[in-house]
Amino acid sequence: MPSLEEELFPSTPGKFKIDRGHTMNRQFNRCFASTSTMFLWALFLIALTASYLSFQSFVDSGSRYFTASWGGIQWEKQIRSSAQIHRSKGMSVLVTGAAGFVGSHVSLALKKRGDGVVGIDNFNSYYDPSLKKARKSLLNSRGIFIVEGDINDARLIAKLFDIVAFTHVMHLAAQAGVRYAMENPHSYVHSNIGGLVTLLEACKTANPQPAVVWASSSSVYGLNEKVPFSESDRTDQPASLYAATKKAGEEITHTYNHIYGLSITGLRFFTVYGPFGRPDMAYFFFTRNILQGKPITIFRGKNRVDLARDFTYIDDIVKGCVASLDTSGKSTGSGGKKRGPAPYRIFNLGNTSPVTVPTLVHILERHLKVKAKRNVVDMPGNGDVPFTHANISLAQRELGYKPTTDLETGLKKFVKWYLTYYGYNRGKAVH
Ligand SMILES: O=C(O)[C@H]1O[C@H](OP(=O)(O)OP(=O)(O)OC[C@H]2O[C@@H](n3ccc(=O)[nH]c3=O)[C@H](O)[C@@H]2O)[C@H](O)[C@@H](O)[C@H]1O
Repeated sequence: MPSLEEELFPSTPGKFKIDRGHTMNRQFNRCFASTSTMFLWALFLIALTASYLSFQSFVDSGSRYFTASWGGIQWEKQIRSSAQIHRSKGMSVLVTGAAGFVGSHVSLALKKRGDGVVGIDNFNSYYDPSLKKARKSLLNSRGIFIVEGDINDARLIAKLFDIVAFTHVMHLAAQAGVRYAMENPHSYVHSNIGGLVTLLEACKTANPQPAVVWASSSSVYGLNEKVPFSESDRTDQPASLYAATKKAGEEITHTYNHIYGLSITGLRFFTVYGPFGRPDMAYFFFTRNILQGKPITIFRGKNRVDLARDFTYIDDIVKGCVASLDTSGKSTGSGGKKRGPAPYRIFNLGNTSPVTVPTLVHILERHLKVKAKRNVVDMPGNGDVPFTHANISLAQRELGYKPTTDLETGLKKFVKWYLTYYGYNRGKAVH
């Protein structure tokens, strides 16, 4: 006689024998048995799924709780205090990339005039993070708190908007550098496209929506030959992936303006330089190499023509950024829906007087009082463009933008900062 277990779970369906004398009864019993089996199985599966899901959410929240570098009462308190406005009609600004070159300078300028500033930066190692930490210390000393986190972290950005009703976002976090895009293309897509969209999603959902001012780039003019570059010129022939992601950013921000009513201002920066600058830029590592007696490589264009840039001093850029925030106008959406048209603007922020790279080197030699060891080579096909030159009349008219620092003066200030910051020891900068 088969056991109950064997009845309910026959090892092989074909082994199930039919007792003809009790067919009806057996059929009823089998039917009842198989229904209860299915019921028990269903219950078991539901319980299993439920416990799996709750375990997953525990792991999720638990891992965030145990590993996240953000959160907590103290953390929120620091953010609120940093966002406090200390002037009438002031603004509260979320500055992304606040430990970066432009981000740190803009944060300091806003705080100085009494605006509330909260920074966010992921302190990545694209260049020496100790310089970013030094900028952070400087900002901290002026009462600016920098959240350590990534703009791709949607939960973190949403949390920041929960804590503070930011009136403006100054979006300066990006993967910068024209030539590095050939080495690490995905980092550009990650920060300049993925990060931008995550940030805009948070801005569109926030209530009230902030106005957004963000850093585009002169590189969007790509291979254009018509000079000076005007905002209405074509921008569909980028020479680098960096330029392509900045151009994509201009299109992406346009859609958020169009669909959700976000006020958007894109700023095309032209080769920004100055104290606390980026060590990956030519003027910065030329300085280091000249001081250390190492050779510098100077690229030269087609037909031995010198390359030229519309080098723009940081203080002028800061004025342009602040004026953009002041004139941004309001976003019109609420509850994630557009309620009316909102401003969409793009401005060149340049110096409007290009200087060749060999002239840049001459100026550095004079300020450093050291002769450079030059190595002149043809410009490699790595994303560079031969020249940049900004037409700034639109920014002049709309923002009152008027650059006042020429390259000679600006580099003098940079060199002074460099020698103070890194030190100078028998011709060698100390790092
Ligand atoms: O306006 C921008 O939107 C961009 O500006 C900046 O790019 P660029 O104008 O290319 O500055 P940078 O690298 O300092 O090269 C300067 C000059 O030195 C030449 N150069 C460079 C390296 C070298 O070894 N030799 C050399 O001659 C080089 O050929 C060039 O002619 C930012 O980095 C970028 O993030 C973006 O913001």
